[in-house]
Amino acid sequence: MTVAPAIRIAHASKSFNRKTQALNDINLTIQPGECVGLLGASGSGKSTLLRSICGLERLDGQHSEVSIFGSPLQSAGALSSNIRAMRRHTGIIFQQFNLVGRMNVLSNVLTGLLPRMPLWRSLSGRFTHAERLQAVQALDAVGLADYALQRASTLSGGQQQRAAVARALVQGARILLADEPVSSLDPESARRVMDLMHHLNRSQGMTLVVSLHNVAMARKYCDRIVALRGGELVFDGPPLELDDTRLRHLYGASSEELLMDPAELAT
Ligand SMILES: Nc1ncnc2c1ncn2[C@@H]1O[C@H](COP(=O)(O)OP(=O)(O)OP(=O)(O)O)[C@@H](O)[C@H]1O
Repeated sequence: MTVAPAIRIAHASKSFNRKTQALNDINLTIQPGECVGLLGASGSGKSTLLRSICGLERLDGQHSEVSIFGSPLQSAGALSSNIRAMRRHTGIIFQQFNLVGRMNVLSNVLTGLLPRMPLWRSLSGRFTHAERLQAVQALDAVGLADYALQRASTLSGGQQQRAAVARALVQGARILLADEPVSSLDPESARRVMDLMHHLNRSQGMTLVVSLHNVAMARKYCDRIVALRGGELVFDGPPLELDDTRLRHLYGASSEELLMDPAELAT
């Protein structure tokens, strides 16, 4: 029996204001359980690609398509009629603004359940005891059980990212899309967040696609690196094949941004 790819992207192009070509005919297939680092200099199209995978961005072109576990999520720029149910499969973590600061951490994590609750119950915002327990267990899994009742705005950046991972766990996501999740964190917090996502990938087979500014981080954590430049896919292969020489060849002067030490990036 053949297993459907976790993510299949065909002919993904996207332009903004008819002048910025953010993506140019990207074709990419990611199998369940892969850990993929999406690498590229600022403006290379990483966020646009991740946003297209979860249907937050509609692609251009008659032949563009994104499928999740074999079901089309968007096709020729039209989102699936089943988009709400399909979004359950993908948890997304952004660089910032992952949590509602005035709500406590537990409530933020519980919002991961909203997409699969009937509308009337999601409007009432009432959760069962079992659901609250599930959220506490997810917080425990990311090392934040003690912070459950604390306002989210009081957490550090790294803790907020880990709480966002807990929300994806509660959501039941099988794919985690992380858009530069560590670029505003100090090196130690960045390591904890990357370790956590990597652990979920290895222990639960969670498919992970993480965009990174830094090649050292991608080499350390990812089995496969997909590199973008100016909206085009310029490399797709194992980290070992993307040595510094090749990186400089691909990116020219922009390679320095990608080769920068993460400790320097965080200062
Ligand atoms: N909503 C938008 N409106 C107009 N232009 C946009 C929009 N979103 C992205 N772009 C442009 O598309 C290009 C790709 O942007 P994108 O954010 O995908 O790159 P990125 O690789 O994620 O960059 P960064 O690492 O800086 O976040 C850039 O030139 C950007 O300015």
